[in-house]
Amino acid sequence: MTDSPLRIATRQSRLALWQAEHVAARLREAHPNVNVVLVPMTTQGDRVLDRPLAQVGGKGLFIKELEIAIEENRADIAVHSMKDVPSELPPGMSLAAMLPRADARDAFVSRRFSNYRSLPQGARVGTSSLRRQCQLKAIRPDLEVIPLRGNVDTRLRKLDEEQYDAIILAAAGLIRLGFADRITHYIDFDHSLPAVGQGIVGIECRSNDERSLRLAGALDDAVSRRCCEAERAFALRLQGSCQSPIAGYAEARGAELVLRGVVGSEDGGTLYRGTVQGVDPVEIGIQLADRLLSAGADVLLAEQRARSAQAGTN
Ligand SMILES: NCc1[nH]cc(CCC(=O)O)c1CC(=O)O
Repeated sequence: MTDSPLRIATRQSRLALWQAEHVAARLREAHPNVNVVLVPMTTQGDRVLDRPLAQVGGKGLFIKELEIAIEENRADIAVHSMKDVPSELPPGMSLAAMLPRADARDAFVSRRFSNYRSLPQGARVGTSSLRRQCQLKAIRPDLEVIPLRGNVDTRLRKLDEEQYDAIILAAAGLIRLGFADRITHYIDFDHSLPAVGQGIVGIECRSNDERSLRLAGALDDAVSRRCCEAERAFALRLQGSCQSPIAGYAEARGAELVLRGVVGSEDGGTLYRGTVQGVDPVEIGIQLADRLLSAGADVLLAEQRARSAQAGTN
């Protein structure tokens, strides 16, 4: 181990550390002679826990400080849940690898009810995701959606303290942390299409850092990457704000990808859905976005952007 260490910037939540350790283990397997170390740090997103993310500046908060650490050469690579990575990276940064996708579905977790259909009238469901809220309310407008933030353990504890009849979380996060047995029901894609990138761990580094690109690039999964590219092209084209419920999920079918997308209103009253199939990830992402935009999502998104500009966020 004569070379300098490969430093992984990571947040310190249990989920972030699991993901960073997972990447570190894969890197050590692929490159036994490289000294892989973690550089844990706290981000703005971890500090501001009392307000909905949409109000405090959006999900980019969780990764900005990791990117700065790389730019300042305090770390070489950052490990992210791709779901938390904005559709545009800062200039000079690249995605060196996307790992094989875990279960991308949303999970319904409840102590008393087997799924969202069997919840009583007016039941209280915890989620701070406008995307989950929109799709849930589209099926069950009677339900009361109550904000729920914090890391995975905190959210489960709040459910156990009876503050909610049920909560909705990403299945991938629960499974990674050993909470698969808490999942009451896996919600199918027709009823809760996941966030763009959900279930995929990605590795970011400087575009001109040949060594990190090469070392991390060994972990890249071609299918994951193509799916994530299609989903991210879709989200980028929509130019949604953090007040915008947007879902996107791609799957490989032979040489092609099938991309599904949803754009809706917070209350689930309006919902635009579509599916496109094709070979080129970026092309189908743009094609699906344009289809939904011309069906009426353009007006909806413009309203949401205006509202979020008023709230003083992006
Ligand atoms: N928003 C936080 C976050 N970022 C990634 C995951 C889950 C893991 C993944 O999707 O890869 C979660 C938790 C959740 O939404 O329940």
